[in-house]
Amino acid sequence: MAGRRVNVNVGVLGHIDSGKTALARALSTTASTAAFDKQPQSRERGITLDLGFSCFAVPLPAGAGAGAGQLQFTLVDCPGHASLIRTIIGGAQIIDLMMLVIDVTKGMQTQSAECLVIGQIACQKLIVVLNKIDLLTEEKRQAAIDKMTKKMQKTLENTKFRGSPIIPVAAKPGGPEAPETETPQGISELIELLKSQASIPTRDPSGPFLMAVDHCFSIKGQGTVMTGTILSGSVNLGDSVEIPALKVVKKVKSMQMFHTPVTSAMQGDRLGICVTQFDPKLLERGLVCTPESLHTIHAAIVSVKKIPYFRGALQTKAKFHITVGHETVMGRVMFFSPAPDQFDCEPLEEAFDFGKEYLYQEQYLSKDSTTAEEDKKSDQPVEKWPKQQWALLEFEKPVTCPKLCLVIGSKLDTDILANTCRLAFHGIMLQGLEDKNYTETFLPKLKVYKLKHKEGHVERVIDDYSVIGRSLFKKETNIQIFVGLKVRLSSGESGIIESGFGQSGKFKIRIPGECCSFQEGIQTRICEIPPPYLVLLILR
Ligand SMILES: Nc1nc2c(ncn2[C@@H]2O[C@H](COP(=O)(O)OP(=O)(O)OP(=O)(O)O)[C@@H](O)[C@H]2O)c(=O)[nH]1
Ligand SMILES: [Mg+2]
Repeated sequence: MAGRRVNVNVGVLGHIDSGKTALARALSTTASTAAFDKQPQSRERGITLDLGFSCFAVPLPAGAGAGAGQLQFTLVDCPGHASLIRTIIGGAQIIDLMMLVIDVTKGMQTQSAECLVIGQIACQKLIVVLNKIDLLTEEKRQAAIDKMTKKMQKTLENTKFRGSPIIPVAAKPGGPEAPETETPQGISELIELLKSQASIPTRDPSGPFLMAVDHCFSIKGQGTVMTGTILSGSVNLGDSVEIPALKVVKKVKSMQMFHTPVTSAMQGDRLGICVTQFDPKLLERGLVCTPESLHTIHAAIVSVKKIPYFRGALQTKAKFHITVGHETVMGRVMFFSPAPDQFDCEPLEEAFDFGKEYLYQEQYLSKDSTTAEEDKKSDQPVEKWPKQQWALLEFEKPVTCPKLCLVIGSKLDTDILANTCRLAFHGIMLQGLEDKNYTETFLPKLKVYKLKHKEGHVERVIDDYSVIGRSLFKKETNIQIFVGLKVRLSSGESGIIESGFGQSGKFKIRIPGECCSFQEGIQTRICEIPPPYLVLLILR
């Protein structure tokens, strides 16, 4: 198809004031309506408050396999201010490639790190742009660039972006006061780099239409225009589309891609859709889709991974800001894991097995959540962590999202001046619960168990390898059921319940192959490490 424009979405992310908007401006030839801080509030505060979109096009590289045409780069200029991280997460989910803008005189800053984390979750490719090289004195410029390049290489070393290209530029040499005629430096090299890095994304027009809307405004005599990026499927003139958050369905009256009327558009395209009789004030940001293709959910089961930079443990019952697709709400979490004998099971990425039994966790299991004290007490090898963990998320208000969408949990109420990563975990939505009464209708089907923990006492020592215990079972308990169960002694040894002893609920413990160093009267407790479980308690 001659003349077809292949669109690649490039995110411009980084710490506040690193020069993202200046860079997008330098790169762009065609600016869309909302680009370059045109909003009056943005101008006043001198910061980007919303996603800005602009684009430039180059001839499709030969051998790109898409025939003759244009390769269009849509730049998604994200805000940098910490308070706008929800917008940044939304922006990161629609991009194919991320440019991380670093002020070369400052290096990695708090939000550069957060952007890198978001990029790792939501994006496949990265270019690091070292901006403001004009601020380096000419004699020391190259040495300073080399030094910062090395530093950034080291930072990327432990990420999935290891070895990604790093390029120096000056997007707005001389800063805000410099005349507009001052030529930016390194931009043509950056465009070449973008061309070489941008693999033509495979786009799929099939499946339900879903678009992330970032702006909504009215045009006199025309109707209401929603602009956004198509996340999946395709749309044609005259199609009915739903705004699920408002439960309204509208017909597509006209469509435009960067000021050019079109009759159809598909995944990856940036589009404006015009509908009639719809108040633009009702929708600022959100989703538009094929009618009834999304669901509105009150709770969800998600697979979770902790973000290593997040300090502290992830506690069950804690509240997080939860970004589900393109919405952020407060939610409470309950973490659970496989039973320990299933720790090595390969993760199920796109489904949840309701047939299995799971283990309730007070907190997400990770190396850094085990304190040194617990390490000492545990007789389980410390390296053993489940390959997959999950959480039940219960939202404070319902959210509308596609299946298998990205979920990010964060603590956005953390002081933004504190130099810490606020992003706590990420995952994939495996099951959304649409029923408001899910606690009665759904949760009983979820087999998450708590391990019961009981403590008793050592009554006396028989020999180096066996002791008699008491106070774990009642007189009438059938101790036979518990034979073979592991127990741990507070002095550190572990043993096995071998048999009952006498008639009063006492029992004999064997300490295999270990010499007992304990004394009578100290506590013995049932070890919490199955199998088999001592007692399984249904959580709810
Ligand atoms: N000297 C110099 N100043 C620059 C350069 N690029 C941007 N600036 C200045 O840095 C300041 C911030 O630039 P912006 O482009 O608004 O930064 P931003 O990253 O978009 O900021 P937020 O969107 O608010 O996070 C402005 O005063 C720019 O003029 C550069 O290459 N050299
Ligand atoms: Mg900006």
